[in-house]
Amino acid sequence: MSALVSEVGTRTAAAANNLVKVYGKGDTAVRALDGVNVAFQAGRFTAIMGPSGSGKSTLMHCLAGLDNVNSGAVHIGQTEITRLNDRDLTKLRRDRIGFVFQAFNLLPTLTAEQNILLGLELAGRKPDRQWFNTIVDVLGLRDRLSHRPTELSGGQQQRVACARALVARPEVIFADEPTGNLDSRSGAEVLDFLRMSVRKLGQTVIMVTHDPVAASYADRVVLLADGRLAGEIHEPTAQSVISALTRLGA
Ligand SMILES: Nc1ncnc2c1ncn2[C@@H]1O[C@H](COP(=O)(O)OP(=O)(O)OP(=O)(O)O)[C@@H](O)[C@H]1O
Repeated sequence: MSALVSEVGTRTAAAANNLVKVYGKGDTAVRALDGVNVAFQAGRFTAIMGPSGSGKSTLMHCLAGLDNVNSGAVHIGQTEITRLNDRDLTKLRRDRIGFVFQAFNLLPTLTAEQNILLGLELAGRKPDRQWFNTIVDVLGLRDRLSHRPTELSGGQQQRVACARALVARPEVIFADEPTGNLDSRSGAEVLDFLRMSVRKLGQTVIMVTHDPVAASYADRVVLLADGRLAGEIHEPTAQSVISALTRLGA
């Protein structure tokens, strides 16, 4: 496999070069990322998969600027985020990256609409109402906008979290096990939406998942094992993902 997994002729939305992340020191040190080289194209839906402990969450956190690295570089677009100070990194995360977490992470005292718009408000940006309406309608949230999170199902809460991630038109959306807390039907709705946001709305999504069915919604699966890149699958099916994971001993 080539050192840098990428496709010629497409714009790179995020990339890791020789990324090393070590937790702890001395005898107890864990090399969670051991020289990872990977690029993620703009306008694609990529899933990161691998056995438990292979470094998926660590890679996502480093790519998204949520965790610092020991060596190597992370780029978001043209920006080398591993060179930014904390203030600029916080700004970059706020302005250029969207997040969808397993636990939804909505603010309980705010309505769905307020949750969706909070990030823009904090950034002092005016929402594009047409875009907001498009997202709300596509996600089927129109009649839920005045509800608080406790008045919404898990699937609806995750759709609100997707809308919140998308409303600022981020360069990249990072989704960490977005269907982990959902039943299969609600999970399928969220995955359908993430795929549609890439195909129809031109977004870029990078998702960590344990679930081969979830990964099959992506355009490409990147496989990790022991903190290293262990392969990739284009146009994955649940079966091709299961076979690859079996080969990795997952
Ligand atoms: N904060 C931490 N301190 C020490 N070790 C850590 C820390 N976070 C992760 N690790 C270790 O780094 C390695 C990679 O962990 P990571 O969570 O990235 O893997 P993962 O592939 O996402 O795992 P899982 O599928 O189980 O969620 C593991 O050996 C883990 O125990």
